[in-house]
Amino acid sequence: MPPAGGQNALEVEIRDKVFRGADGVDVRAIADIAFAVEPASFATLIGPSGCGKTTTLRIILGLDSEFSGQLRLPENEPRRIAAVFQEPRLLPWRTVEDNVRLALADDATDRDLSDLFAALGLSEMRGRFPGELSLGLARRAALARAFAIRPSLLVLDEPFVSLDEQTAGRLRNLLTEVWSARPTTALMVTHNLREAVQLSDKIIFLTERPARIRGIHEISTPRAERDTRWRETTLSTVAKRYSGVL
Ligand SMILES: Nc1ncnc2c1ncn2[C@@H]1O[C@H](COP(=O)(O)OP(=O)(O)OP(=O)(O)O)[C@@H](O)[C@H]1O
Repeated sequence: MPPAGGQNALEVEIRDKVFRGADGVDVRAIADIAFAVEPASFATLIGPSGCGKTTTLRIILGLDSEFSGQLRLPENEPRRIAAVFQEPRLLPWRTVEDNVRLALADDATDRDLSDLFAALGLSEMRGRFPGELSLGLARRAALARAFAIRPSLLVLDEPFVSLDEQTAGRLRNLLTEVWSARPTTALMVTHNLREAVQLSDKIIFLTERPARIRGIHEISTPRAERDTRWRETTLSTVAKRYSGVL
């Protein structure tokens, strides 16, 4: 498959995805979705529970190759794809720093990560073990591990789910800052429209399972200008157009 070129860093076309049930009952997860993400821009997939969002990410990550369609991935070589999952997935017997460094390629193991740890408020936590971290701090460590490899594609699957709203809000701000300083092509799955509106250049709305594209909303307002008033106006515009998403 050729790498994405021209205007897009990522092109996704999934024309059909069916899970074959062992009991003979098939689940059609995706009917037809196609979207593109421009280089160094942030896109969000949003849609009802069980509509096929995680399945889409797994296909992009190469964890599931049984689908009809095609992918065009960023063309940087070597291609580095970072994933942040709902669970931080840190090795409990390694320190925060070691967990992050383990993700680095062999020729980058001595990379200076001080700025990244500082940007994520983790400077004091580098020597701690995951069991000593709150869920919010563990999520920050997962973000550090993702950005440390300087990915050409960053995939995030509900990275702030099951955090209290205050912690989630702080982490969203941190992600906005860290990503803005280190822009990379990003695709995030969320159920949270506010989160999507704060972070995204493009929001891709999916239908109920089997997923189709319900609509794509582009946002051109710079993140620094997305104040509370702008956010509320945008949320109500989007919610009117895509009823049921809030
Ligand atoms: N390995 C599998 N075998 C069978 N069915 C599966 C498998 N993985 C996912 N599914 C089904 O495919 C559909 C899409 O699942 P997926 O996890 O992609 O949805 P989602 O949109 O990410 O859901 P949520 O928002 O609840 O996280 C669901 O009905 C799910 O039960």
